Amino acid sequence: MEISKVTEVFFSPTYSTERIVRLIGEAWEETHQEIDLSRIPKEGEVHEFGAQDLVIFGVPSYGGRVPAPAAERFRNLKGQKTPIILLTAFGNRDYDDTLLEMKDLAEEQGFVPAAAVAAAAEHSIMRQYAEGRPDSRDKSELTDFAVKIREKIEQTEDTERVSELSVKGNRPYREYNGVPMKPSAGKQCKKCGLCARLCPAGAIPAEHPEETVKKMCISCMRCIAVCPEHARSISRPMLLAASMKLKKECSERKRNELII
Ligand SMILES: Cc1cc2nc3c(=O)[nH]c(=O)nc-3n(C[C@H](O)[C@H](O)[C@H](O)COP(=O)(O)O)c2cc1C
Repeated sequence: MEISKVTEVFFSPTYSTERIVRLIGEAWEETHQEIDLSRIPKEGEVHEFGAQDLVIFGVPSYGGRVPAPAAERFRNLKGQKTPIILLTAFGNRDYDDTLLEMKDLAEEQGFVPAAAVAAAAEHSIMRQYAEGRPDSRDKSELTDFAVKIREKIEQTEDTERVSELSVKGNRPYREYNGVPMKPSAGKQCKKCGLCARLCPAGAIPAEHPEETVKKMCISCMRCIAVCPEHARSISRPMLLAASMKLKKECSERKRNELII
């Protein structure tokens, strides 16, 4: 298949998924564009793709699932037998049904999954898990994955001939009801409003950026990552309790997976 444009599509509250999607995208020298699903879309926003496009779609795994706003916003993308690479970043626990849910979503929207990647990345809540990943070893492995994917796509005559991608997971997908840790602002908050502008869920009121609308918050940690005053945080006792609970499952280095 001849690819003329590569589009990097990502939902990436704390930016590691975005970085990994870009790293994979570096294997193509063609024109690039990006669609940031962490942004609240404009009314009626639709993006259409053809058979000469390649889409690289990345999301973090939340509770082993695609984050709900990412799934909803991805539905604004329409492919026409467009090849797509599915990528999930996971915080050293597991990605469970994330790639299967991405594959189903992609196919429903007219894309043809050509490859999938699960990449271990620093846990955005309990940052001691997979701390510092992707590291240099991961980066060279992911770069090699990207070359293999490019070769597969180049060698395939057209998307009709891409064989069914087999990713792990179950249907119905795992149930995910969110996590109870919702960031709040401390005394250092200068009400600059940056967090409110960048919150992927619209859970921080622009007029009162020191507040969080708890029922809208998806615990993605974007506000903590972007606050220039380091004024936002989650409850320490809750963080410690969650860390203890996941210690056994998350401590060992998990490998990156390439499915092709
Ligand atoms: C609400 C929430 C739920 C998460 N659930 C999981 C999980 O089930 N398994 C896992 O390995 N990592 C989990 N993580 C960690 C993220 O998948 C991981 O840190 C990812 O790299 C974050 O991507 P980002 O930097 O693009 O936001 C979760 C993180 C958050 C914020």
